[in-house]
Amino acid sequence: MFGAGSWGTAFAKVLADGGAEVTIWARRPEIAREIRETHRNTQYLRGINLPRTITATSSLRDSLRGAEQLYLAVPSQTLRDNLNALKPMLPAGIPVVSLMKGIEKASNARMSEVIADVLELDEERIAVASGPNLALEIAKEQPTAAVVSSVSLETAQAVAMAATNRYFRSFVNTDVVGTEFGGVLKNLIAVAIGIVDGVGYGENTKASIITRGLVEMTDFAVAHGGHPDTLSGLAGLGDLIATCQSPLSRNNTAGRLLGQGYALHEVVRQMDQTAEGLASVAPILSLARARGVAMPIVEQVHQVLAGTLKPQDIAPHLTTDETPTGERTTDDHEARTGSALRRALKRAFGVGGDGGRGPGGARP
Ligand SMILES: NC(=O)C1=CN([C@@H]2O[C@H](COP(=O)(O)OP(=O)(O)OC[C@H]3O[C@@H](n4cnc5c(N)ncnc54)[C@H](O)[C@@H]3O)[C@@H](O)[C@H]2O)C=CC1
Ligand SMILES: O=C(CO)COP(=O)(O)O
Repeated sequence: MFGAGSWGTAFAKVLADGGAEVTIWARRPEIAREIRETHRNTQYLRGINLPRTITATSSLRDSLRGAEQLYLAVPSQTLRDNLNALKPMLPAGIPVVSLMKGIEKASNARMSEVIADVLELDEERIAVASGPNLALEIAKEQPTAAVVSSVSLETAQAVAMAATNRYFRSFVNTDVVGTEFGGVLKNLIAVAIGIVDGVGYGENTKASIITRGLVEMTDFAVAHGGHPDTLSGLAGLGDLIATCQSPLSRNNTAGRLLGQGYALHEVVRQMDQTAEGLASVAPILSLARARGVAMPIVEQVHQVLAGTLKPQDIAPHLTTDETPTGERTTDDHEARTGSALRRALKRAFGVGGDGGRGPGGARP
């Protein structure tokens, strides 16, 4: 496990509780020592005892020796430099899994694209894991599901198998684009919801923004080749719900501070953990413009961050656009998303499975 923050540590526990022996690489030697000697990571997961099958080191070489899978959980903007450092020590042929939910600002690339680029790996060896996965709840062993995605079903299943235990269930799909963008985009909507909370608006505003936000997420992902069903599954709707309604979400928290009137630099100063949404807004808008995708909510988040829109003026639509349009704005999207949502609700109250594809045969 590369990264000893809240998600790296919680996911290491998921893997260890699934039967794996896990070595965490921590940038700071004192965190590695605390995990190794006391089986705790008090800065990132207060009150959680870690399994004894987790160890930690700040030596890259030691962390990668004998590894059978590599999981990456560092802030997205630092990934490229970190990959360059670990590349010479990467054991041949192992799957590399992104747990991250950001976009690289300099290149507008998804994390799996940065991994393929720097490590020069075939797509088949890369997987991403995403879903409604607030680290502290999972570390407390509250039942949760996630989705592991790879263009290779075999890779997705091998990773899902490792990342499954009695309180954590990983489903699989092969829609890497939809899965990865779902995790990035829900952060932006969670910032918007935080702003609304900070301003003091109520449930109508939030429900409108969440619903319209899902339309933006789906339009964007589909325009980039993602499958709409993925966005109504765990990596889209599921994560959107978790992140928008939880005070544990750092994106939600950052938004709340903005809504309370703090400027972006003050918010960044107050945050002691990674809020990926703040850095992803600009690259997402640039990608959206290039494909002609309308993202009024994300646009307004951008304006609040830039200080050009008052937080209390945020709305589920652009207030400058007064022309009544259909509820869904692009082609046959209403039919597509509407039926996908109905299927998602049916699944939520009926049989399991994610994105209609379930665990891909054998239970992971
Ligand atoms: N915390 C959560 O509930 C979840 C987080 N994620 C994603 O996981 C990724 C990591 O986030 P968290 O663990 O939550 O963040 P965090 O802020 O809790 O921890 C980040 C870790 O990265 C380290 N770090 C910072 N700069 C670094 C650098 N230049 N090189 C190497 N390491 C560096 C920090 O020391 C810390 O150990 C993000 O992309 C986030 O969106 C995904 C699902 C759940
Ligand atoms: O991705 C997450 C939950 O699925 C964590 O959200 P935050 O990064 O906003 O805390």
